[in-house]
Amino acid sequence: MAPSSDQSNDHLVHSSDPHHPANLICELCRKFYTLGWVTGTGGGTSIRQHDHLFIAPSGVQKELMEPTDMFVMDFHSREYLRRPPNLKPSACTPLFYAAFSKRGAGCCIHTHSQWAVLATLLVEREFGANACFEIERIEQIKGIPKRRGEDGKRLRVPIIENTAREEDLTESLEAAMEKYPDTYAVLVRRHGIYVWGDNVHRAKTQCESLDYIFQLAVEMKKLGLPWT
Ligand SMILES: CSC[C@@H](O)[C@@H](O)C(=O)COP(=O)(O)O
Ligand SMILES: [Zn+2]
Repeated sequence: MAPSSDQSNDHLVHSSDPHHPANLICELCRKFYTLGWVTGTGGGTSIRQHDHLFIAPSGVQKELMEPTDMFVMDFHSREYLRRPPNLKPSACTPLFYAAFSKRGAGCCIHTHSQWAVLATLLVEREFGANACFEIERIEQIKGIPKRRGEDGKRLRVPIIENTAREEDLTESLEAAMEKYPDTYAVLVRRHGIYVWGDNVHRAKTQCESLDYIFQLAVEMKKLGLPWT
């Protein structure tokens, strides 16, 4: 039997370059852990470099990962070029793939931030299950690319309902991407958020801006201040 090439492609994740995706995912997740975004194995990050998608393992402590833990998938065939033994790829993989394939993203971040979760609960209570998160006239909105034809004063983030299995979110995430073609993020009720960007820098700063806004929105609600 031919040797399994998917396990031996270690060169795909070995690099002394701190900007190599396998190194970056580990470093980012360590940072995100301190923000409460990827604690208890939840959340994660995936990066596309050319035709290679770098994907973390499932169910592991995301802040303790090493570059050699990374899966590498071919973008076109969706086959794994590298598959670390005894690990499964993140359950978020089809959702990350949607950001890469439908939005041309270079990086997608999934967080379980409590601010994002609280925002989904407040929207449901105040505006109903079909409403988006909407807020306006906050400076940090400028940290998120504005919608075509809009002045950028109002931010709108769609919300999808959670499912028992992460993979089953894919259909509704893709539907939200279709319905809101300018959005860079989709909230998941009682769960967290998916945020993507053209590259790692943009995905990270957009995720930070959104998290800042969700925290602010929760505090505003507590003070009785309107979002719009
Ligand atoms: C705390 S378990 C969280 C998982 O069910 C899922 O929501 C998640 O975000 C991470 O999935 P994973 O497969 O570990 O990458
Ligand atoms: Zn999750």
